[in-house]
Amino acid sequence: MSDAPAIATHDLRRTFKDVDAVRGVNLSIAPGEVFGFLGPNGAGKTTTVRMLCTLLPPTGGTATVAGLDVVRDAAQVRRSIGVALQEIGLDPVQSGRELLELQCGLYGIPAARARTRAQELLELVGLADVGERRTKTYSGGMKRRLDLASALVHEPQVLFLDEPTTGLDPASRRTVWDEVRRINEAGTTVFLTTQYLEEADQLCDRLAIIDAGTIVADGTPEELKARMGHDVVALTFDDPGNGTVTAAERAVAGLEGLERTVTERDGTALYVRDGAAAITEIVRLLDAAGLRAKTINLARPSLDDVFLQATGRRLEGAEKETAA
Ligand SMILES: Nc1ncnc2c1ncn2[C@@H]1O[C@H](COP(=O)(O)OP(=O)(O)OP(=O)(O)O)[C@@H](O)[C@H]1O
Repeated sequence: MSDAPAIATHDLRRTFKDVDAVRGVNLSIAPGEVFGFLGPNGAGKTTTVRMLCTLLPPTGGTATVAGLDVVRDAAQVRRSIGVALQEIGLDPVQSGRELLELQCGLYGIPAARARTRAQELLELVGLADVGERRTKTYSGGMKRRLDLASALVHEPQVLFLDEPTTGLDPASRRTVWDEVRRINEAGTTVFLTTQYLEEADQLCDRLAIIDAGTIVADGTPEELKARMGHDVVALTFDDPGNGTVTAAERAVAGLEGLERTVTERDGTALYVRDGAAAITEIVRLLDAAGLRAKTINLARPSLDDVFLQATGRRLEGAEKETAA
């Protein structure tokens, strides 16, 4: 494997009429990495992925995938990548094996090789036992795994996955994670968008958070959490709509060690250097202002907090993190 990045972008941009969807994105993803791409709705994730997959031309900057320019060498890029986008178009009366063999045919793989390749892939994604069953009898998780397999028929160097587990139950999600890990261990670089922070935490070697078309944070999940350097005390209130949250934020404004407050739907999150030490003082300050919190939760920084700090919002669709 060469040292050249599997994916590199330089000042990548895409404008649609008056919308600057992607505004100068720089990425460098090493071969063999699982890279996560997170962002709120409309942040520019899909636009970036579509440019990297040669489905959409950039309006500025450059991008290479597997060392090939996405504009100049688009056809070669397409042969080097596998793409599993959100909409799965499986023919319900086909079996999993038939679908994979057909997909091989589309890539010009001869029939004999297609048969062995289909078997290899069914084994890789744990569907060998159900390969002869019609796909309409598959569960949601099995369909996703078949979709993963079909993106791999031509042995791509880089696999793009757009929200591979959205809509799956936690158990199926974990099975898909296992398959993605296995595919990655077999040598494929993986670029995935996700709305699940746990998925990013579990699966990704590195990740980037994009907001309003620019990268606002990147690093390994551990680096991002460590960079926060503080605890979070989350307060919720019974009647947050009546100015209570603003009043609470005003009441704790002078708290020692308070770095910032982020208003949330039913309360506020206080970023403090030492959360355990701050709690007593927070309660005292609220009490002095005639306020009482419904819940007070102390947590070490999570990826959810990193996301909140980087974008000012919680990731929609993110599962509720339990307090550490
Ligand atoms: N074809 C298009 N024409 C005009 N505007 C577009 C087009 N495609 C995307 N946009 C705009 O570009 C911005 C980024 O959209 P994009 O789909 O890349 O975001 P996203 O991060 O993938 O969001 P989501 O999580 O909702 O899928 C949005 O403001 C969107 O409305």
